[in-house]
Amino acid sequence: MWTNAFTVLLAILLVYLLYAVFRVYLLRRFYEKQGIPFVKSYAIIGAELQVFKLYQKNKSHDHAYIQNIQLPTDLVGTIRGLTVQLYGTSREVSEKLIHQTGVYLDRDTPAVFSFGRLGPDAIAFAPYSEYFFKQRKMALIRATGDSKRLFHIASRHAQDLLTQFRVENGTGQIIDVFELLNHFTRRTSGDFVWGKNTVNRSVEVLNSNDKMEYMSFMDALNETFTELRFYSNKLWNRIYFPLSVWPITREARRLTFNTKVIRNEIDQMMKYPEKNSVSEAVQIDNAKYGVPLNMTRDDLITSTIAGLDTIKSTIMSTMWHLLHEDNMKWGEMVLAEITPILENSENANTELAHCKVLNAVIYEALRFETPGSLINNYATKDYDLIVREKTYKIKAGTRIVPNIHVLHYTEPCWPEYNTIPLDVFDPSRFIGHDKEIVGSCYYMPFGKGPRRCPGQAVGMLMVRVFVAIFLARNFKCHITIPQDQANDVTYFNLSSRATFSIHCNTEN
Ligand code: HEM
Repeated sequence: MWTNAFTVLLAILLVYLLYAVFRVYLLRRFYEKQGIPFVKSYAIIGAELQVFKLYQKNKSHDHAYIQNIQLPTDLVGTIRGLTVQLYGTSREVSEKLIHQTGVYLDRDTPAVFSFGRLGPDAIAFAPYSEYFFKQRKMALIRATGDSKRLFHIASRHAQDLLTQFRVENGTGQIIDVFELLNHFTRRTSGDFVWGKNTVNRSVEVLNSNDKMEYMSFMDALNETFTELRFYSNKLWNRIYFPLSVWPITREARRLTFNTKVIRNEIDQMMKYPEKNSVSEAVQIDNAKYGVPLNMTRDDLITSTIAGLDTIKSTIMSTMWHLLHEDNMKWGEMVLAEITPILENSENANTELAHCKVLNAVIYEALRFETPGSLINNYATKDYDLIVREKTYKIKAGTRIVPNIHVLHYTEPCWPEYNTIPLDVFDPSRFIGHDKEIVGSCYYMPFGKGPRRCPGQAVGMLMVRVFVAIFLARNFKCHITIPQDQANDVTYFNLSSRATFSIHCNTEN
């Protein structure tokens, strides 16, 4: 009897799969007939084999749409899981998609099966018009708006760590940048969101050998966050997203256990918020609007983790370029700009924000190697996407998003005054044009429109503080990459495992 039931179940599953594949095929034909090219993708596995190879080279999946398509084009299609995803690859489409967010488009992201498991009720996954979305987003922006407090926290941790790691001209010390930045981002985000006691908090979680181990709370949170992201990026989990949640591997079960431990710990931390912390401010604000506690908790978890790997990756790519011998002049210009501010300014937080060269270098690093292509939206209804004279008929359920990486690298997306090739790292393209470029829809490392990143100011300030303090103490240093890491895999983004070492000078 069981064999019969199993056969029937298998047959139903097979019919469903065939139906889903056929539906995706029809949808793909529908878009191809409208002149939208598709990257090489197969039934069920889509373009994931190609993406998998990119990950192994430390490149993000967006590279697939730069290498294999004759740009410029408005949209490029691919199959993702059992759905079609269209990437906006022209400036005009990007502008339209941003303006249509909340009207015809809304958030739908596979990240709920990944790091989203740490905070599934966070605004990052909530629909635009529901679940107090606007109030909660404003609450987050207000609560993280104290740049003076953030400056003091970030500069205290940067100074302490750089002293502890002996980062100083003359020490000859060799520093693992990864380790240094893990400490910096974890301490600063933990202290900023939850208060200074977080640094001493620990939890008992399963380590990679499946043994219970006490770890600092921020280490456990960051490691679980990163492991959830990498686990969901495995080939089979990218093909069918919910698979990452199924307890079918030892790794999946371990991650589920650790996720529970961390969420329980955060429930405790919320009961006694530290004075002036982001956690205290968000809890007070959200309570006024009647936001349920589970949503507030998940917004706070998201705000803590959102400032870890993104900021680490931004600092790594900024330093990688800034300390490169070809870019010496930029390092010297930044040093000249920041030294008087760090030496005697009362308002270093706001003055650093106005450093033209420092900003240009960070913006260019964010353009050159944007940490993540995190925008994930889908069409909530059938609608006509009109671009110039052309009308694209978009079907409800299609994932449709601007492709940040393509926009950052494609000349026709940029205004004519930008004559510097986009495959070259050159911060001067931002000098005198920073407001215009940063406000545009062809440059968006933090996204744009109603779903834009609420942590942009926090992220930029943490990067500025670390880079400025590092340079001021240790300008005469050079970097090397590990022997087994070839130059063509040295990219720094959220899916990369690339790293480098910093060698302090032996002489003052
Ligand atoms: C260098 C650092 C950072 C980068 C590059 C970055 C980038 C991004 C990007 C690209 C998005 C998607 C935007 C879109 O869909 O249009 C996003 C969303 C988000 N970010 Fe950030 N982020 C950074 C730091 C932070 C920090 C420090 C916080 C918290 C304080 C934060 C909180 C969020 C939240 C809550 C969302 C979801 C917004 C929504 O769904 O409406 N981010 N971020």
